[in-house]
Amino acid sequence: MDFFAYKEGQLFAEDVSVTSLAQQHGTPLYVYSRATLERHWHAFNDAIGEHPHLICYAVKANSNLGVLSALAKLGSGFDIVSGGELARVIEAGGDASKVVFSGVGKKSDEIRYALQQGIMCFNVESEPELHRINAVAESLGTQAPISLRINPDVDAKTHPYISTGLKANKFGIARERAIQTYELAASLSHLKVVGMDCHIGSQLTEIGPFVDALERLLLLIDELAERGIVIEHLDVGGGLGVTYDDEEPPHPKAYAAAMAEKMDGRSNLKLILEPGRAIAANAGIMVTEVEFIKQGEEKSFAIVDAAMNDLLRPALYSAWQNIIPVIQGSGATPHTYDVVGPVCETGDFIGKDRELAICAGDFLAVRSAGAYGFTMASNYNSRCRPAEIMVDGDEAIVVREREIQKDLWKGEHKLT
Ligand SMILES: Cc1ncc(COP(=O)(O)O)c(C=O)c1O
Ligand SMILES: N[C@@H](CCCC[NH3+])C(=O)O
Repeated sequence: MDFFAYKEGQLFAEDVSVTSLAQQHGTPLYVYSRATLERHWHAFNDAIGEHPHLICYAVKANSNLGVLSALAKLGSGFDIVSGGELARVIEAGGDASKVVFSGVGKKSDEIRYALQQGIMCFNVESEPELHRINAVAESLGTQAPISLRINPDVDAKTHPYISTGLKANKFGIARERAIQTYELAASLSHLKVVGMDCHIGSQLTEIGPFVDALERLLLLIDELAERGIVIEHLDVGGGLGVTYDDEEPPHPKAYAAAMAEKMDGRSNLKLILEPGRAIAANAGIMVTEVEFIKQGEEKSFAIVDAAMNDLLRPALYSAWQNIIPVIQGSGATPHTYDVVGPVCETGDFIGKDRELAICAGDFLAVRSAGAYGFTMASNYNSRCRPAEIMVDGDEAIVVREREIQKDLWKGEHKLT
């Protein structure tokens, strides 16, 4: 069931008309569906069944407090990559003891903050990072729970910019160095080895690479056990893809069940998943208004009020996201347009060669915008970032107000 569907030719988000939201709150506008977020989270969580597990939603996909609080209420854990994301989780009512801290460049003050908050685990990406965490833990007179992010060297078969599990990537510790790095970790008195993790890439559409990675890590876990290093949890990262166009990724239930199946007979090894996109992407749309129709020499342009600063994925990865009219059958003649924004960059587009029947003043919805949409937005060209709305049944809650011009120079100082 799609919670963004047409009713008598009008696009709805759950029980709320998208036109009414655009008229009331202006555009560009992000609109999320709480029911969709919850359904996606449950798809992962419920498919694992009895095996001890925790879904740690990847905050980077969508870190709005509305989204985080909805997931926190389900009992979700969180995967973070900065002190800022941890602060958001806590502000949203999330439980710090269900937080894993990923990322290659954690600063000492972020490590200190995370230790003070009592996070579940640091997902460590290098030897120098182990020494830094050990030193910070020592200064606080405590022990830091750590996991090592192992690079299983599997090809995730995804876009090169978002593939992370290959040897050539900056992420993780090579499998060949895993044992010696664990031994180093075990020798540092302010660290407690608790886990092993990996993350092989994002927007994966096949289950094979996930299974390969998991199997490689299980072999390592057994090898470590022989050396007296006991791993309590295995975190397989995120990365499950979604349908933007015609991709057919495995259903979250099938993926989570496949992961759980490989854990059979290992009831002492907790399974952690870090899905981001698969929970948030199709739980959101971005609504934009057509400002002008412009007939160029070779192409026709629909110039809309959203730009690459609001939704970066098309410009950054040439990502394709569906663009649909908010009201069907407006009467305009269908035509092929490049849907472009007002930012002064040739690469500022939301979609290319899209057949649309539209006029200036119409609203369009960009689908699958709930993940890596607002979180990657910027103020480039001094544009105020959009508002965000969470729809819950027939209720629409403003979960982030639209920025105003004064926000643009917050913290700046002019010379006297
Ligand atoms: C360590 C880690 N975990 C989880 C995620 C979430 O990935 P996705 O949104 O593809 O599920 C990412 C981002 O790719 C990541 O780097
Ligand atoms: N931001 C990317 C995904 C990167 C995942 C972060 N580890 C996207 O929009 O597809």
